[in-house]
Amino acid sequence: MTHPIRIAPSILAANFSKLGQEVRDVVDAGADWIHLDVMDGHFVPNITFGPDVIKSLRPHTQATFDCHLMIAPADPFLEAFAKAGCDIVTVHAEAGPHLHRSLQTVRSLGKKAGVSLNPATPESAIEYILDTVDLILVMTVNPGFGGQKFIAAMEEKIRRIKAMVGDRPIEIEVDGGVAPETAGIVAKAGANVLVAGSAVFKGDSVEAYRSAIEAIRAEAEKARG
Ligand SMILES: O=C(CO)[C@@H](O)[C@H](O)COP(=O)(O)O
Ligand SMILES: [Fe+2]
Repeated sequence: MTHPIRIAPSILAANFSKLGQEVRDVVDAGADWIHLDVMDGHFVPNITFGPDVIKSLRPHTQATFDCHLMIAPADPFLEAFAKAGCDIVTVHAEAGPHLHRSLQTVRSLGKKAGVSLNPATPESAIEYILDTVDLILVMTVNPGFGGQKFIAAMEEKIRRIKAMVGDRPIEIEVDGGVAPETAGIVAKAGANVLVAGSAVFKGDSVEAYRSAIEAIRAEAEKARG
């Protein structure tokens, strides 16, 4: 199954003092989804924001809210993120022993269920949950911070996941170090959702956001052929 290329700017790299405006600007600039990085200072060595901030951003756009939970445990908080207005809730395979249950819970809340893999986690970790998942997020940096360098070995992992997914309607997302220079590599390997934080928000205007989003999309579409 072929999904469209989607560009999902991560607001981790946005100006936190005016997040609502940043969300509106990046959607005006052509963003398909808004990527929301939730970090707990425990699963990853950084702290960002929780459901209340997401709830306050929800009225600013109708764009899909793509929530990347870097928290452990995740299960006690799934309902809060669903109620805050997330459309996709992604948990890490490494965040708890009951991944299948976490994904079922997200779906039972009426949301799309995503699973994320750290760079060191093999794709075999998700072999038996493929029918319970709507999105696979392949981390192409170690989670916790924006602005890191794309890990080249992840290209092969994306390719293997694409093959594993087969005909299932699962979207494959990549996150970390995505820029025009790496967009073609990940799209050719099989990813269709490209998260980009610093590559988009390094600009200082809607026009700068737009040209970054367009450059990433163009490289991804060109590589797909
Ligand atoms: O989940 C994460 C980091 O843990 C990401 O979503 C980053 O926010 C991506 O930032 P860039 O690498 O694009 O700057
Ligand atoms: Fe992320």
